[in-house]
Amino acid sequence: MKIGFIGCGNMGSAMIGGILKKGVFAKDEIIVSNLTEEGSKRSREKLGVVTTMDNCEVVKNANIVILAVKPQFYEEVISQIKGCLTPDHMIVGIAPGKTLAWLEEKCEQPLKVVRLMPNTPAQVGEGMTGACANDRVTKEDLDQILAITNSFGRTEVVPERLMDAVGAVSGCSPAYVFMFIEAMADAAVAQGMPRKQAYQFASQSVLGSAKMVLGTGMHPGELKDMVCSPAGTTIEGVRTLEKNGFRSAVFEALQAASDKGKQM
Ligand SMILES: NC(=O)C1=CN([C@@H]2O[C@H](COP(=O)(O)OP(=O)(O)OC[C@H]3O[C@@H](n4cnc5c(N)ncnc54)[C@H](OP(=O)(O)O)[C@@H]3O)[C@@H](O)[C@H]2O)C=CC1
Ligand SMILES: O=C(O)[C@@H]1CCC=N1
Repeated sequence: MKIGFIGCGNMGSAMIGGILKKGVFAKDEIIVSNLTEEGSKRSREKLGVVTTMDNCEVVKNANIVILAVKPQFYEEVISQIKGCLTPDHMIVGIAPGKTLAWLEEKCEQPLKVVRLMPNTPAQVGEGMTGACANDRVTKEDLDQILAITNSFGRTEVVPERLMDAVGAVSGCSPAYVFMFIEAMADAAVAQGMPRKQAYQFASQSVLGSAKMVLGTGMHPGELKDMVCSPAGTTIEGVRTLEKNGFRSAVFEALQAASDKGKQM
């Protein structure tokens, strides 16, 4: 085994899905632990990876160890595994607020530490991950990490001070986008469109719009202007969104998410 996941829920399994699909690691090179036997069974059946109920087993069998449990379990898990860590290990945190310095301090030894902030679109190979690492992580180590994160989407290496912003703009934002899609579909349903069709219209429009921003390099405002015909329908919707504080609501939501990350 070369890579281990302590915790394999929504985020862990999304990452492993991409890793397996791109062949960065084979199933028998990935070991995961869960809290419950039910979780272990889910990981074996869904992903076909090696499972254990012993977190130290993960550490003993992998040089890259990803902590994919909820932030409130980080301390407990680290206290279980710190005795099994060696200088060859790379510890990877994916939780908001758990800084490089905090992770190294809790492990009680000089270690290679990486922080990632992935997101659930990793599950379909369209993830966005922010990454930073401490000084002990070499360029080769980081390249290895990037090969992993690039297997399930795009990655940007950022200074650690931006990790809370990354958490908000890409870690959390899929939830906000899903709410936007759901709301648009609800409106279409209200106008008589069947629910399934409404999700397709709303989702494909979000997907295409995102591809236009990434693919053309044009300013989102310019792309918006291209949709708004003079005295047309779209500009009426823009007026209504502005009147209801759409941009401000998004701004405040991301600020709240980022602030929360700083407190964790
Ligand atoms: N979900 C998201 O969109 C994102 C999440 N993250 C971060 O990823 C981390 C995981 O979140 P997420 O995947 O959503 O959480 P989930 O609740 O979906 O998964 C948590 C996993 O941890 C396991 N677990 C709990 N306690 C232990 C333990 N003591 N030892 C071993 N395994 C344990 C659970 O096992 P069992 O199934 O048996 O209970 C489960 O597999 C969090 O730190 C979160 O902040 C980061 C970016 C995005
Ligand atoms: O809600 C959370 O705290 C996690 C981190 C980013 C997305 N989900």
